[in-house]
Amino acid sequence: MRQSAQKTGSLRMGWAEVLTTARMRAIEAAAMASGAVSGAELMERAGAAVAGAIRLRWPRPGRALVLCGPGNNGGDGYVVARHLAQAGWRLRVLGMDNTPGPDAALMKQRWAAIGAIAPLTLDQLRRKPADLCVDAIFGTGLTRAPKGEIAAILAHLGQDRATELVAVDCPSGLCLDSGGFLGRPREAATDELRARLTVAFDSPKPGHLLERGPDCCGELVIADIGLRRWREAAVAPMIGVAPSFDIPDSRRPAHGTAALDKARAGGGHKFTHGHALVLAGGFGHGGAARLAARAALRAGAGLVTLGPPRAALIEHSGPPDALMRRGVDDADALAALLADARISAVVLGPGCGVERAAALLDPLLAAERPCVLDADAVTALAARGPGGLHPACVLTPHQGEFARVFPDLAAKLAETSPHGPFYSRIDAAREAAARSGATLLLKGPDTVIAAPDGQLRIHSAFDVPWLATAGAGDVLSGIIAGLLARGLAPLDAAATGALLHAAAARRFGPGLIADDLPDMLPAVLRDLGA
Ligand SMILES: NC(=O)C1=CN([C@@H]2O[C@H](COP(=O)(O)OP(=O)(O)OC[C@H]3O[C@@H](n4cnc5c(N)ncnc54)[C@H](OP(=O)(O)O)[C@@H]3O)[C@@H](O)[C@H]2O)[C@@H](O)CC1
Ligand SMILES: Nc1ncnc2c1ncn2[C@@H]1O[C@H](COP(=O)(O)OP(=O)(O)O)[C@@H](O)[C@H]1O
Ligand SMILES: [K+]
Repeated sequence: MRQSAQKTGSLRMGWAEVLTTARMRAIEAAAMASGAVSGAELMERAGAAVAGAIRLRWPRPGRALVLCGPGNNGGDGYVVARHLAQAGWRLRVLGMDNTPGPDAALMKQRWAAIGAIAPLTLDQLRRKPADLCVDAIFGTGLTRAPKGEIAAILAHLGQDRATELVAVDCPSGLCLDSGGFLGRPREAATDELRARLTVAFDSPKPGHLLERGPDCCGELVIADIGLRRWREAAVAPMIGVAPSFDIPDSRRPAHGTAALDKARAGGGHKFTHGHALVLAGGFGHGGAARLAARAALRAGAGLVTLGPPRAALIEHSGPPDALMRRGVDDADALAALLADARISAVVLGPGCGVERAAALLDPLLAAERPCVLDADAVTALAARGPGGLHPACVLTPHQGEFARVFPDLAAKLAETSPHGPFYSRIDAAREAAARSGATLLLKGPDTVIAAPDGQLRIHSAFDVPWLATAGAGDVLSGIIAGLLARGLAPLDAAATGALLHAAAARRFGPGLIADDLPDMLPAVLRDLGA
């Protein structure tokens, strides 16, 4: 029996709630309606948090330029200016001559009592150099692509790499529900705003974690402005949880990975920890399945069997010796094997060949066994259509495979529009999960995982670009299957799998090849206290 599987430690990786902008507004409104806190107080806290984060990183006061937009994001900017001025910074504040809402108007007035406000124009922006520029132009209230003078200001800021940029809530122009820039192509551009630091409030928004967001936000700080009570009281489910995408945070509750503890609790024998079957392809194509099988073992499945056609068994005679091999020639052979109820998870797709994957899909789906459908199995689904899967199927397409199975959703995802919010990876994954009836993990540095009932997880891992290496996806399938075999629910298995996968890559560092990933898992699990 596997020693690690006996342990009942707790995984302490924290998961943060992610709020859409609409939900964030609703929570703020509920807090203000309760009478316990006013909008002005929230704005004071928000601005003070931004100023505090700046002072922590740039302790020596310098010259700051604060750009204040027409709404409450601009209101935060006036608060930041006041706090920095009090801390000895030399300030230039550029603002608009509109009449903002009452809270922002109050903050503007408080700033005006101690300093000047020049017009927010490109000419003023260029007039004097600054060490630091605070972008408080647009936040969650952005509804359309910036135009005219403000667009020119943002383009200038995007090209200016000399001044440190600090974004209030987000770099202006970023759609916080999708991570795209309104009115601009979805792919990376050279003149996007790239903040060194972004301070957002209460919880991350999807746009901080998806698409262009992580790159353009720079360091992301989530400031507590005292809304927790109203967030937790919200009736409608949150959009999901995302990991703190760098460092495990032992201070936060471990709801995201608690299921892993449950799955491993209680000792038991090897079958207690599940039996994963990894179906392999024909002779000469077995590497992908072997990677998945090794990963399933390392993820803690009690047993793992590799199932190539009998003629290809010889290819798999090397290590690991812990791996069992069993010839699976065709659909009948698979149906017979799955009569063994102890097989608790199956991987179909990596290196399988589309024809074989298509043939094995029917008996696999008929057995209603938790399974991971990856690579060639996803392509096989494209031909037959994604309907008729079940929630214990975890579909793991990358963007290209997703487009094969859900071409209409992929087309929407590529669209750009002058109005927000953009159709997001969250929308696409949710729609695909609902349509297929399966749990869907849309791969990428910003992995999105959706269950058919609408539950959602985001796993953002932009700090490990070396994970984009051949075979990494096969390892991910194996990890998820290992966790499914151990009894994790599909959404938990997929989300925890993505998390362990990236953590293994992070721990290994650059130079990683997919073969290195499974063997990093024990150290990762140990780090997490599992
Ligand atoms: N609620 C609270 O108490 C708290 C809120 N907080 C802060 O408030 C921020 C949200 O504030 P917000 O809702 O006022 O939106 P914001 O991002 O300032 O922009 C909206 C303004 O921009 C305008 N506008 C939009 N698009 C435009 C365009 N393309 N070109 C030109 N104008 C455009 C839009 O005008 P309209 O669409 O009505 O024409 C409106 O005037 C949030 O990110 C956080 O920083 C914190 O203080 C915590 C407490
Ligand atoms: N730039 C990136 N940063 C972090 N992770 C990435 C990046 N690109 C891809 N990934 C992850 O690497 C894996 C690649 O899987 P996949 O595209 O199926 O590759 P393969 O087919 O070669 O195994 C996925 O888990 C994906 O989320
Ligand atoms: K901003």
